[in-house]
Parts: sequence; C-alpha cells; structure tokens
Amino acid sequence: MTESNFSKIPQLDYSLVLDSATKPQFILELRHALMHVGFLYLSNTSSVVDEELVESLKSYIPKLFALPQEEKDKIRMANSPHFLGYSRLGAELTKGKTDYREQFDIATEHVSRWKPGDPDYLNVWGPSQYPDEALIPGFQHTMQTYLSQVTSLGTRIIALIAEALGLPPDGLSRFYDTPDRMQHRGKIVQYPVPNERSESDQGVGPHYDAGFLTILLQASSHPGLQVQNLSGDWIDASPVPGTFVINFGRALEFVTKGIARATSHRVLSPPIGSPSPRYSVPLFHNIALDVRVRDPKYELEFPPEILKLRDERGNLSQTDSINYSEFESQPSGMVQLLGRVRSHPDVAQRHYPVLFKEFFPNGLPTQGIAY
Ligand SMILES: O=C(O)CCC(=O)C(=O)O
Ligand SMILES: [Fe+2]
Repeated sequence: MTESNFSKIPQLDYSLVLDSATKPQFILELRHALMHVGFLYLSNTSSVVDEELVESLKSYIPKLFALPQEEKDKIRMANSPHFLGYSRLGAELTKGKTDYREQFDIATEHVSRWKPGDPDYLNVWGPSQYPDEALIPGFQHTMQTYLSQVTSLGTRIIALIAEALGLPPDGLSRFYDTPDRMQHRGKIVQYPVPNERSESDQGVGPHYDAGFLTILLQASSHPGLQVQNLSGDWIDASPVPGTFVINFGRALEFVTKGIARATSHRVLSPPIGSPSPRYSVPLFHNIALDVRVRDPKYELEFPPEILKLRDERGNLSQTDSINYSEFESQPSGMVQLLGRVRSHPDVAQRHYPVLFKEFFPNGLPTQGIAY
C-alpha cells in the first residue's frame, strides 16, 4: 500500500530499451509506474521523436492562440462531426466548475470511413481543421509530423507495457486496427493567467483519462499539472525539460484487471500575475473504435506472478474523479462519442441531433461537461 502512495512521479530513460542489456531495467521500472503510480516522465526519446520538431511546435503555440478571434472561430469545432477544431475559453466544466482553458483539437490524418447506416461512433474519426496556412506558415506540417512521431512512440510504449505486464510484446495488439484505420487525437491547450476577478483557478478539474495511454508535452515551463495519490494529496508533475509525461487511462486499467492504474489528475491555472499562459499538448493514443472490452475475445491472461503483485498491492481506493463505467457496456468508439457529446453540446446539436436530445432534453446548455 505504501508503495502506491507515491510522493513523486518516476522518471524513466527511454534509451534503456534500445539495448538488450538495459531493457529489463526499463521494463521493471515501467511495471512499477504502471502498478503504483499511473504516471511517469519519459526522457531520451529522440530516437523516435525529433527534438527540433518539438521545439518548433512549441514556438508555434503562442502564435496559434494569438491568431485573430475570427480566424480561430472559422475552424470552430461545431463545423466538424469529428469533434476536431477550436473551442473557446471556458466552454467546458469539470465536476461542475468551469475549466479555464482554450484549445484546438487536432488528430492524426484520417479520412472518415463512416457512411449512412453505419453506427454514429465510426464518425468520431475524420479530418482535422487547421487555420489558414498563410497566417501561420508551416504549422500544419509541423503538427502533423509531431502527431505521427508521438503516435509511433505510443505504439512502442504499448508493446513495452505488454512486456511489463508479463505478456508477449504483441500482447495488446488485439485492441488496435492496422495503423491506416487508426486515428489518435491531440489537443493544443492554453491555460490563461487568471485575474483578480476570475471566479476560479481551475485549468482542468480532477479526472481520469479514458483510453489506454496519454502522452503529454508540457509546452511551457509553468507548473500546474498535479497527480493525486492515495492519501488524496496532490503531487506536482511540473515540467521536466526534455521529457514527456505518460499516463494510463481507465480502459487500460479495465483490460489489465486493475494491474495498471489510471490516476486522477488536474491542472491549476498559472498564478495571478504570471507573465504568460501555460501551454500543453496531450495526445490520447486510441484503441480501435469497435473494441468492447467486456467481450471475452478481449480478455487477457496474465501470469500468476503478475496477478500476485497486484493482489499484494491491494485494491486502490477511489480518488477524487469521475468514472468511465460506459466502457463496461459500450464499444470504445461509443464511449468516445458519448464523452464528446457531453463536452461539446453545440457540436452534438448540429451533427448528432438524436443523441443531443437524449442528453440535453432542455436544449443547448451554455457549457459542456469535460469530465
Ligand atoms: O494540460 C495538461 O497538462 C493535462 C491536460 C489533461 O489532463 C487532459 O486534457 O486530459
Ligand atoms: Fe487528462
């Protein structure tokens, strides 16, 4: 129990996996992070994600948010049945409070394969919207390249997670389609500096991520990201230069029978008086849309020694977050779609009118519910 009550986020050196002599050490550290923390910093990833590309992306972000409001509104999410595009400041709530952030949802390249008659959830994947190239030359290419490299880092991490859980490296591959049929969803987020009149300092409220894996770039030097341990204390996950933050979501926790943990986290706005906003770029590494994690064909068999480690650790008490119980009955795509409908009612009203009515019988609310 004490091991699970972490006071610090572990840092793992990705270059250890490149040498068979040091890889076992990495796998052991990954197992510890999976079972006891749910979060880690990953350093030395330049064999997969180009460092200059990351710096270039970071330098675009302030320019992206500084675009004229009308240019940002031209690519607003309401245009997109795929829930990709721009969301204005304060459009969402978490646990009943406004999340003080502004964001662009941008995903890896994908052509929608939905056609009339198909389930709605196949339509959550499709093309992104980018601002006018002339206003921010090179941004689109940089972002696309970034998303594709980080996705490939994610795919490698999934194989390492399988090994850390005592499975063969392809032990989790049944949750994925071929790469051309997959889409992974990123966001570029700005957390503005509140002023004395702001009602809250909530960047985003406490929540779990839903899927398997999130790979987060903290794109400015602000602290603010915090992770909750079992005592309920919020542990800082401040930016460490040259690293990504990796965390595990509810779907991974579910399919690993609770061996891996999803951990509650939140973001505090920069303190009043900070000279600049906080920026971050999460990438949610998705599983295939039609996976139903309850279906026996997705049941994983873990070696007894891994299950024993889980049992010795004990059950983890619930922390201060909402749950994703829908995973137990719905295909993964539907879980995504329902989450998106709640977060972005204006998009749902326009593109998914039936679901919209079910969720919002009293009409369009002024804000969505992020988590
Ligand atoms: O911005 C961050 O650092 C984390 C954001 C986050 O947790 C999320 O969007 O799920
Ligand atoms: Fe999150």
